[in-house]
Amino acid sequence: MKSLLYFTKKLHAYAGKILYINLFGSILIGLLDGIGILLLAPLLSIIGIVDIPLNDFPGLRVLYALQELPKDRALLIILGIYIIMVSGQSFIGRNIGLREIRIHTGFINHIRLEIYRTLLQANWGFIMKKRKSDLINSLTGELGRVTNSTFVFLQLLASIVFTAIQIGLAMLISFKMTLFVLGCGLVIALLSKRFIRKSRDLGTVMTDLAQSYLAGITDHFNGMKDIKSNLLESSRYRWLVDWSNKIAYERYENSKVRSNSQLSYKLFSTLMIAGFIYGSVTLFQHQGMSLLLILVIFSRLWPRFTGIQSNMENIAGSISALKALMELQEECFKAQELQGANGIDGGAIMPLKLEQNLECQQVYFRYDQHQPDYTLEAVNVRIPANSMTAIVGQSGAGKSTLIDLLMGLMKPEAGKVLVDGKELANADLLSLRKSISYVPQDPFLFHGSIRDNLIMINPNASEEQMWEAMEFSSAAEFVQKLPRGLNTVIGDRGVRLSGGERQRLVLARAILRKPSILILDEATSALDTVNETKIQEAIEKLKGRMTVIVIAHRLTTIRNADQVIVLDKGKIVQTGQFGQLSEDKKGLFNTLLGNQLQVAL
Ligand SMILES: Nc1ncnc2c1ncn2[C@@H]1O[C@H](COP(=O)(O)OP(=O)(O)OP(=O)(O)O)[C@@H](O)[C@H]1O
Repeated sequence: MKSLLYFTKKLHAYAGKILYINLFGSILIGLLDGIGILLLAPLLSIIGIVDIPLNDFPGLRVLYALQELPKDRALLIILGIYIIMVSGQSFIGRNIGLREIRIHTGFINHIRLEIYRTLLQANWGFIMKKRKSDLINSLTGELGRVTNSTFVFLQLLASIVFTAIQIGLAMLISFKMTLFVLGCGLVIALLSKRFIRKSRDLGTVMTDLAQSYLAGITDHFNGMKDIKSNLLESSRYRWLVDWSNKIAYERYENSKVRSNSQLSYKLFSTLMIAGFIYGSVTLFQHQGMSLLLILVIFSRLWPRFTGIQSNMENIAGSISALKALMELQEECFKAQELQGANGIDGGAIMPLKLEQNLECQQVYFRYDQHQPDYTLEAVNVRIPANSMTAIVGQSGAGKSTLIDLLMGLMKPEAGKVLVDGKELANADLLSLRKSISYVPQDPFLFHGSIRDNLIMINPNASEEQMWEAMEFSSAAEFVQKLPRGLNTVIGDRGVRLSGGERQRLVLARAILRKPSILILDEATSALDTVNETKIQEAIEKLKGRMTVIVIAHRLTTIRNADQVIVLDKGKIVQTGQFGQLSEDKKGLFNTLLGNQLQVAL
């Protein structure tokens, strides 16, 4: 319920008074519909189906005058009112419908953008812990369920109001009989509570199934090559068969709950009517008139009760989605990198200029604070501005983690990260990142042209600057050979390019930003020696103009670094120049270098 109110408040904030105009319109339709019940009585009398003594019904005395008029005139008046009522109802209904679609689509977009924005503003530590496919599921399937059920909730409220109006009008016809129908409705509503519970449980299973589908199918497409080359197709296929069976079962169960609920309403109403007719004829010798009235009231009110029940089941089935999305949003808010910041406009942020050095002082970090071991322990690093620093160490030593801390993507558990002697504050995070160009191990390219991929980092870059950046990263030659040059569309994640070509393009993109800090995390690992040497030489030329931090496994590529930092199991074990470290026979660097040279021979 809390989650439902949470999104209803959002809808209220988004749509404002239009929402109430629509609600009022729905209630008006209900009112017009209710008047139809009242008009039935004189109509039936005039047509001569049954003679209703309207004078006997206190609420209907207003209509008595109609019965007194000549038949054809009364008929004309009633039919005239009927035409006005039905066309008014249809006109209002049409406007409400159209407005509702506009509010609905706008509200989906509003929530989608809000969640996406808060996700974009959330810190890296939070995003890293989330399963990617769960986030995709939240922004696709769950979002639809949430906005839908918020509207169903509003419909439910309108339904309740207009059922109340109809009950009031029905009471004008017959208080006792309306009370009887109401009592029956209450009994069946109590008996049907279990259907609502079941719908809620099934909704939770549906959320789990939707998440597992998206997770499995994402894994499948990410690992397509592994699947094909290792002949894993049958295991993946079995997974999908298994999932399909589960979803088919759950969908069937869901429909079963809905139809069982509708069936019980129908059966109950049939029994009730039969019982009532039997009772009134045999026990109370009631008039045909009473029977007719109960049928009229019943035929109007009962569908409202079943509608309310169906709305409640619908909402119950979406509770899991509502809860999941609300929690995601709340978590995102808590994990906001810059508390209270609304904007995501990177353009307005001024890059920070590193003048002296980037430092870590006694930094401790671990991904899981329940684990005893630290990923980084007592780390002290000083990276002088406009120099080249290489970070080396065995796989899992903590090199990428150290880079993440230096970029302010994650915060140390203890110790400090300093920029030019000043502790990195939240307010400076985005300025620091605006001054950095980072090339990760697995570079990312969007589906689009090469030009699109380059220009996204610097929308003002000229064609000449783009070619210059590509010359720098040895990408110009292969891009020139492509049939459409800069306009060549590269596939999803750039898969139509080789790993090395992708790395060269991402490097060109990084340079195009003209960063003051360039961070390369194994950025040339997929390159052949010729291209790697070319890039290495180009990077070395950046010394003095830019702060360069390089993570490298191939140690020969960092021969000319100003300083080399050696990490081992999260600790810094050596720092110095390449030559100096390689001569320290007992040091880890010498061992690593020795191992690589042995492999090369
Ligand atoms: N998101 C994460 N959650 C939990 N543990 C992590 C996470 N990322 C890395 N680790 C762990 O932290 C340690 C350091 O990882 P890191 O990626 O920093 O090492 P690395 O030296 O860059 O390794 P490589 O050279 O293989 O890229 C590893 O033991 C790794 O398993």
